[in-house]
Amino acid sequence: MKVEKVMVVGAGQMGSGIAQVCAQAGYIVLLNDLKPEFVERGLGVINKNLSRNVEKGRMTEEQKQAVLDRITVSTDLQDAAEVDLVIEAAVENMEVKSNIFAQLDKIAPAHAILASNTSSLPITEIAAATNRPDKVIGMHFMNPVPVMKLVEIIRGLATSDEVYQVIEDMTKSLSKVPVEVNDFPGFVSNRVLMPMINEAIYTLYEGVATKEAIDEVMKLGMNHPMGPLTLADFIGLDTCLYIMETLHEGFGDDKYRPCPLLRKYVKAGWLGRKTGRGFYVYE
Ligand SMILES: CC(=O)CC(=O)SCCNC(=O)CCNC(=O)[C@H](O)C(C)(C)COP(=O)(O)OP(=O)(O)OC[C@H]1O[C@@H](n2cnc3c(N)ncnc32)[C@H](O)[C@@H]1OP(=O)(O)O
Ligand SMILES: NC(=O)C1=CN([C@@H]2O[C@H](COP(=O)(O)OP(=O)(O)OC[C@H]3O[C@@H](n4cnc5c(N)ncnc54)[C@H](O)[C@@H]3O)[C@@H](O)[C@H]2O)C=CC1
Repeated sequence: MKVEKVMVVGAGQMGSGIAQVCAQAGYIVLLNDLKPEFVERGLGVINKNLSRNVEKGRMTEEQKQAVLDRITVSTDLQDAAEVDLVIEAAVENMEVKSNIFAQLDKIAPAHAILASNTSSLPITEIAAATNRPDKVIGMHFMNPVPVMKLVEIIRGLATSDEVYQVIEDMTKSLSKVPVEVNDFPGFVSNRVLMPMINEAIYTLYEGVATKEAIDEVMKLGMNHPMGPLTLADFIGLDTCLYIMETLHEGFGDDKYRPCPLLRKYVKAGWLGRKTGRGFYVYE
């Protein structure tokens, strides 16, 4: 099967990045969100990223326009009727994702693959909302999508070898590096990363050090490009909390309990960069 037309559901920070890299690789892209203004916001980010590429001499103005021309705005899942692949990047919530997948299953052509960019939720459970679990797969991009090389590809219990192969090839066509993992909570990336971020939040909560000091230790001491609290703000504190809850519930092990300070920030609406305030304040 050849993928030509892709729908990206969710035009937030991940969905817009995924749409950008797909369009840059020559795919026809439908960028879907609940409201036109949400898709416009995503398109604005894409436009800015592409303009930076033009300024840096990595692409011409014509090439930028050609990439933008390959992206169409959508606010109706019915637009999935003619696509070969859907990559869902809506919020990290099983009810929302199951609902989207159940609808897509009815709308998308029989050959279409339904992928989720979930950062921790079970692909097998998302697949169970459809009548095509063999064609459901995890395609976990990293943030910021245009920069990060990795795509973690997650096989659900019923994902077919053929579908895995199509997605692996497609990932390579985006100039990304696919890594295969099995379907367990948090996969590999967030099983390892998120408890570290949660522990950094505990060190702040317990007054071990200031936020700046915690970040500095991990940046200068471990050569991490961002300290863990800066990275949490970058990922989104709501997403961090959803992931910790998935690990906690999925393994039933208290070592994954989310830090109360993380819960407090999310309840306050301090979700990080995207709301202008998290552990740090953003302009
Ligand atoms: C939660 C999950 O499920 C999984 C995840 O994604 S976890 C998060 C994984 N991501 C990380 O860990 C990111 C860690 N941080 C980094 O790697 C780096 O800080 C960074 C790449 C984000 C920025 O790098 P930096 O050197 O600090 O800053 P900067 O020099 O401004 O940027 C480097 C390049 O990235 C680009 N860039 C930075 N942020 C970007 C963004 N949001 N979108 C697109 N491009 C971006 C810049 O334009 C720049 O590109 P050029 O050099 O080619 O012009
Ligand atoms: N933020 C990160 O660093 C990473 C996030 N992810 C995953 O990607 C997904 C999206 O995360 P972000 O882009 O950070 O979130 P975000 O909050 O920036 O964007 C989510 C978008 O989905 C839209 N949306 C919600 N319900 C929808 C629906 N029913 N139909 C269509 N659109 C809908 C929202 O309006 C919003 O624009 C989540 O599953 C998250 O776990 C994966 C890798 C990294």
